[in-house]
Amino acid sequence: MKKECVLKIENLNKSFGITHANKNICMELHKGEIRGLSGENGCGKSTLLSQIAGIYHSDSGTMYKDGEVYAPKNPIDAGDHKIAIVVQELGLIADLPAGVNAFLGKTGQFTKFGYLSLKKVYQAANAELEKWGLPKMNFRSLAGGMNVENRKMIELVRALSSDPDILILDEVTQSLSHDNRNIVYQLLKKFKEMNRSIILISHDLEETLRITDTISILRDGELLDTVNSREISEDELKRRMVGRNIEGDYYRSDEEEIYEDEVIFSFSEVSTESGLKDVSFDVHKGEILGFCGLSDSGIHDIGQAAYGLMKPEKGKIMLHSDQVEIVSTNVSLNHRMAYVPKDRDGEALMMKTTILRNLCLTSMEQIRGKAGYISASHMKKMAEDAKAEFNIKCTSVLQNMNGLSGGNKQKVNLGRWLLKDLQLLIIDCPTRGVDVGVKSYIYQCMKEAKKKGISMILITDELTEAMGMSDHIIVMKNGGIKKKIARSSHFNEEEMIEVMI
Ligand SMILES: Nc1ncnc2c1ncn2[C@@H]1O[C@H](COP(=O)(O)OP(=O)(O)OP(=O)(O)O)[C@@H](O)[C@H]1O
Repeated sequence: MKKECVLKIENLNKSFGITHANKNICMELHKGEIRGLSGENGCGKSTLLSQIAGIYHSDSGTMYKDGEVYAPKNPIDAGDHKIAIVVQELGLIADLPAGVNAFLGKTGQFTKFGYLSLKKVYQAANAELEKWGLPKMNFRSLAGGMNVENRKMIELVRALSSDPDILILDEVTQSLSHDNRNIVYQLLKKFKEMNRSIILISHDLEETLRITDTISILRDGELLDTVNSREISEDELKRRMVGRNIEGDYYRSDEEEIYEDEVIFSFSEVSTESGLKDVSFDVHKGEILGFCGLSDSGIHDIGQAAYGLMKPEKGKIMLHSDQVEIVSTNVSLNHRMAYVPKDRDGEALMMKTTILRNLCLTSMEQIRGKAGYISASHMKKMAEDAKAEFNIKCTSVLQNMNGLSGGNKQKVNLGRWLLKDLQLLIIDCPTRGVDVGVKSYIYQCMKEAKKKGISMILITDELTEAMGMSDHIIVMKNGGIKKKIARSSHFNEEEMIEVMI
């Protein structure tokens, strides 16, 4: 029996200047359905979800919610129609407590005589956690001081607080570690049991196939088809997304840890205020050292400390190849180290300036001419070459960063470092938000960098990525190292999860 239609979309269009992001999209979503959206970076997925959630107005076309014309004026209006979204970019106000962020636009209910009762806000936020089976969160902390994962969870609470019957998740799981991903999967199940619907985007195709009922495939702004998730293979999905076969293995095919004997970098008994406890490890020349762990394990602090963004309270961080102690980011930058943080928009990129400037920022020394002046033509050439090399989908390198799709931002974020002559690359969740084609390209770049003797610290929430690329994996728990596993001992996902938990 066909389920009742909750959302109908007819001929939706949206352009940004000369970019026709969505072309005549027609789609139906049913009650109790979990729908995935798949397609390459920049094909229009987030734009479509933003139109449904009232973030963007459509240029033309009509939407119907429960049979009535639905034209949301803004996300609050969409929430009033019981449609809520967790956006791909982080959308919290940094200087407000997490609890207030969870009810942004709806705090009137906790306000009396002009005063907002924070106590009531926190009570209501905790009630949402209870209602939806979410883990404890610190609603009193300022959102700006929270990491990407915790901020995503707060955004999820905010979406759920409007009691939606359509929940939209734009690349949420890819910001989460193993434990919180499982919580989101439980939430999807609950929604389905309640006969409510979900639309989600995830570039993890295995996950998309596993957790959705149906998948709509978009290419170049057009909706190609909607398929049953049980009736399509991962390879076929990839092929239909990109319009050609994606051949070969993503990951390394060797099964040994291969690197030189020279130790180039180390942590010796490092403890930090953020919670790292007596962490010691060595990185060898040409080694890829992976870090995995649950949300509070400290893996993301490793990257910050390694690059000099976090000063150890105790212990030493050394770049042995140059005999220097890493005491600041200046030292790491001047000694051919690079850091690609997980929080792409907040910590890495300059969103309000051009792609060109973002691409060239890490290579200013190379661009500076003999007299010390920065050559505009040299900058333009470097940016154009990088745009072509990393296949960045934009109208021009002079376009502002914030007009790029998520995956294309990540290409700029990582690509600008790959242009440089490095000795140590620290990458935190490098493939977050990138499509299958770009993922495979990033792994290829990592393999080539390894061959050149570049060492890498790979911090990741994706166990398969860590297993596919690392020589050793360090599993962390509560700020400390629990286990170090060598590639030759054959990484085993279950064993790693057991150690993490
Ligand atoms: N605010 C904006 N200004 C200008 N162009 C934009 C804007 N938002 C999106 N675009 C363009 O619209 C197109 C579709 O972008 P969208 O973010 O919807 O893609 P996507 O499929 O979600 O990609 P990704 O998987 O990388 O997140 C892209 O070419 C993008 O550059």
